[in-house]
Amino acid sequence: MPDTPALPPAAPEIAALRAEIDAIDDAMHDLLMERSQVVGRLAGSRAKGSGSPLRPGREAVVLRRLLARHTGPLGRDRIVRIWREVFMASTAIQGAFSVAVFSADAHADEARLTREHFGPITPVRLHPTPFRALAAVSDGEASVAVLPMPSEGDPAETAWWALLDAPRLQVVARLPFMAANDGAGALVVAPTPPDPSGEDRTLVLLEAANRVSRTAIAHTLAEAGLSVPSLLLARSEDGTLALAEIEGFLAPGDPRLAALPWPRRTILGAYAAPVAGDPA
Ligand SMILES: C=C(O[C@@H]1C=C(C(=O)O)C=C[C@H]1O)C(=O)O
Repeated sequence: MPDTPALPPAAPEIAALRAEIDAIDDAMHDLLMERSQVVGRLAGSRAKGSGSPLRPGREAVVLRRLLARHTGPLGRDRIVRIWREVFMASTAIQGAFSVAVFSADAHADEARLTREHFGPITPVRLHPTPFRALAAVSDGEASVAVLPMPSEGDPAETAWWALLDAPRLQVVARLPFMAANDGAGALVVAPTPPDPSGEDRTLVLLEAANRVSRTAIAHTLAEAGLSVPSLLLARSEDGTLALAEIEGFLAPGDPRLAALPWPRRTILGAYAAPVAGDPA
């Protein structure tokens, strides 16, 4: 006989509650297995097409719907965490998936946000420059790249957004989906176009041959009927480069873009508007 002491009998009340939890776990497990069967059928359907199985817009629709019906003591941020793992599990069922991230080091925001979003099992590789991370996607080594949020102070060596080869590569998601209190963020670039979620923002690169002021750009965009939550400006000797974040999911043929007076207006992609986090 092994010399292990028997577990003390749980109080009947605890035993009854644990039996209830066990039954719920079985039901949840059954549903997860059933869900993965449906995902397998979706993977087998040609309707979804080839390329990356990731659909960040669809994931945003699922999460917004669940958060809107959510009640009880389980935190909304926990719901997001649980479903992030569900989404990545079903992405893996549909084909190989990996991430190339440009992050100053393994502890920088981009690397942390990548792990939080794509989960601990997804293969992730750090790259020393944003262009190397993008090349990994172009070469088919990685499914998507995670890159820093554009900023006005970006030096030319890291201003990936000014040189993105769109529409071949496009921004498809903004991390994190549930806005963080620390304000950290990153963008996901994929070799497939973004999918609309019903509440999106489009990134448009505007290029003018002359020097144009921020006020003039903001005014022209507003006149065209575009709502612009953020506008970045980079000037060079011979012109102006602006990155506008525009409300809505804009198609390349959008007449409001066509009406803008600048020679180049390139859609860099779009992403689901983040949901607000819980107050700290
Ligand atoms: C299942 C799909 O593929 C992926 C997984 C999803 C899911 O698990 O719900 C949602 C979107 C995609 O990222 C899909 O396209 O619906």
